[in-house]
Amino acid sequence: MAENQPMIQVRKLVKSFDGRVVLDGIDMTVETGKVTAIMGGSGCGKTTLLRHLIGIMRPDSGEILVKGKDITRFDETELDAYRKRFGMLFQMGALLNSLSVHDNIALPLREHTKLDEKIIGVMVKMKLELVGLRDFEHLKPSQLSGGMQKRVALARALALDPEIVFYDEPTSGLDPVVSGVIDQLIMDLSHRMNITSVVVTHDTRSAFKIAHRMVVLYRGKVVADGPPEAIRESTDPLVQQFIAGSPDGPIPLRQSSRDYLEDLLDME
Ligand SMILES: Nc1ncnc2c1ncn2[C@@H]1O[C@H](COP(=O)(O)OP(=O)(O)OP(=O)(O)O)[C@@H](O)[C@H]1O
Repeated sequence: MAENQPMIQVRKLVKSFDGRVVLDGIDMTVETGKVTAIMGGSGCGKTTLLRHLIGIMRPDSGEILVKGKDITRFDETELDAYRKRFGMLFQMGALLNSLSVHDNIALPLREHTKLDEKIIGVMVKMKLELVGLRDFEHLKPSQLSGGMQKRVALARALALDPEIVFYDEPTSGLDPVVSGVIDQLIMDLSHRMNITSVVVTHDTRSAFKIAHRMVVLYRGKVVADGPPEAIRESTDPLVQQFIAGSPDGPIPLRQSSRDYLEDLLDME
């Protein structure tokens, strides 16, 4: 791979549901080893874009090149191979409560590799060390705090040594101190291990701290794309309103495209 080839290039990505355009020609780049934050208000298409990036949704048109290969054209076998190359941290953690922390992290290794248990044991310990929880491997997820569960879920996402980690709202529902720990882990993985991170988030404070590049969506379009300093200085009122989290501005509070009266009359 060329030294400066981007990890992911999204080109003219379009997706509609029932005739309603949700991704409207998205162009964006994810640099290798960097943290890219995908941001925007509720319903702007962040999750839909993430689903395309992880290959569980196909676009109507456009391309997603991962190291130069268009994953939108992958068959199931190629997609399976692609999925082993990335880790995903879901909003809800998605840990199995019936299993210990150790077994949760060992699960992807047992499913996708033929490594023996001894090696798996060492790898689990290494991943737990990365997230600072090596002493907790025999507990059940329900015995841990929300923030610790997130860190275990991150250790599991790292189990197969992924090149890319996708995060869906990694700090949602966490208090500022715990959010800070997760932010630090995401930054460390990029700095120390050159892991490429794609973080979908509402949390502007966290995004400004961790992201090398921010992509702001509005109604399925990219309205700003650049390093945090450039986004902060943007004169675009949409971007400023989003950063300030203020209800007054060009982003309407209500997002329904249907007229309220029309909606009510339809209920007859
Ligand atoms: N499978 C689907 N079928 C129909 N409509 C969908 C589907 N998935 C998403 N949508 C619609 O696409 C729009 C964008 O949704 P999406 O979940 O991508 O937004 P979001 O930016 O992630 O929002 P939030 O921050 O609230 O999670 C929404 O109006 C949603 O209702």
